[in-house]
Amino acid sequence: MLSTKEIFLIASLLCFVSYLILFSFREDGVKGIRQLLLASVLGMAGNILYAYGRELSPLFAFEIANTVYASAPLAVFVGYRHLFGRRTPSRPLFLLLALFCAGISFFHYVVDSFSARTMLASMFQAGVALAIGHTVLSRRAAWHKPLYPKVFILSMCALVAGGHLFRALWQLYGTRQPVSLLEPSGWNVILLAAGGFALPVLIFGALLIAHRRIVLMAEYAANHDFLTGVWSRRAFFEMGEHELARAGRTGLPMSLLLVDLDNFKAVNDTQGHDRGDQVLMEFVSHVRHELRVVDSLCRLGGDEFAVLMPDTDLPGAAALAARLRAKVDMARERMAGVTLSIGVATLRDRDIDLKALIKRADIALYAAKERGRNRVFLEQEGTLPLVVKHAA
Ligand SMILES: Nc1nc2c(ncn2[C@@H]2O[C@H](COP(=O)(O)OP(=O)(O)OP(=O)(O)O)[C@@H](O)[C@H]2O)c(=O)[nH]1
Repeated sequence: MLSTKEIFLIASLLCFVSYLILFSFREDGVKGIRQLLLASVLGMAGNILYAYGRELSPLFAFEIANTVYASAPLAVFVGYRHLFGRRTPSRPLFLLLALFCAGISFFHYVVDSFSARTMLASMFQAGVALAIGHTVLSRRAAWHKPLYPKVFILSMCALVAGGHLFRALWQLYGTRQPVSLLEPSGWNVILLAAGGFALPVLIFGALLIAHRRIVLMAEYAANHDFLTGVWSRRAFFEMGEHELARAGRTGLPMSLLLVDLDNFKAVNDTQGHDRGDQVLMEFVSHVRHELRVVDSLCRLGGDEFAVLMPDTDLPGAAALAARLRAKVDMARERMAGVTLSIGVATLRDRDIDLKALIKRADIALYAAKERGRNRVFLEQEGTLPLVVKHAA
């Protein structure tokens, strides 16, 4: 069997491994990583102090080792709070740590009791594990799939808390309890090993959550336009194919608007790029107000946008297009004089992919531009696109 010193060294090594893994996450923009890195360092130091503190002085062996080791799960707790978007006032945590340290000193210098110190340390660790579990549970409304990381963390919190409570009760009521931390007796070795692995396991649980956050952030970045926040070109094609398949199944109509800002380049050239950006965002806020929740506004690139409209026929799409054009036309000052040209097309039975629909909307848009801009054109089978609304 491993000696107790070896167990502390292995636990310290695991904290070092979690530090190395966390280090690669530090610049990914996930909150809580700094606190978890700190927890790994404190865990490493605490385990080494438990193993070798006695060779330095009682102060290192008891007060410093226990306080450093107790700080580690607290830092994990704060890391979890950040990961789950919760603020954590630091003062109560420092107060808690100070009380814990005072308790250890009391049961060292005033009443020298290994049992009391062990119970205090175990109760502290159990409390922090429960607090971490509570943090995760309290945010279950915002849980994203997969559920595995959350189930893993909650199970580990329950195990850690249960293990420490068992250790505290055993120390209080059991028979043949250990009389020192490094005692190589069977149960002591098992409980120390379990306790030593608890911290890295809780950090690994946080890593699962951090990893998921990074995936979600990458997905968001790929599917949204950085400037305006609307769906990206990539998302447009993905959603378009999805809606096309749905329309094929249900037989419901589906329409598309291709919207291009008129003379937008002039805004950039005369008023600067920032004003151009502002106009793009202004346009998006106008359009968003007019859309139903099932409609999707996407930025295809530059000043060209698309509106995907499920369950909408050509007249319905034309009506929305006319509303958008008129609304933006009325906000000329905020829009720096920019107006909209819009091409409208609707899905036909023979469309097997999005390309044909986009092409017809594009032809209509081109016609709107050609005929003087600030107008809406509808696709027309076999003939030129039909104008819906002329500029005033
Ligand atoms: N401010 C800003 N400008 C952009 C952005 N993306 C593309 N542009 C500019 O948008 C302009 C698009 O111009 P065009 O569509 O070619 O021309 P236009 O002036 O809108 O003319 P018409 O479309 O023919 O009415 C170009 O000058 C691009 O540099 C962006 O994110 N922000």
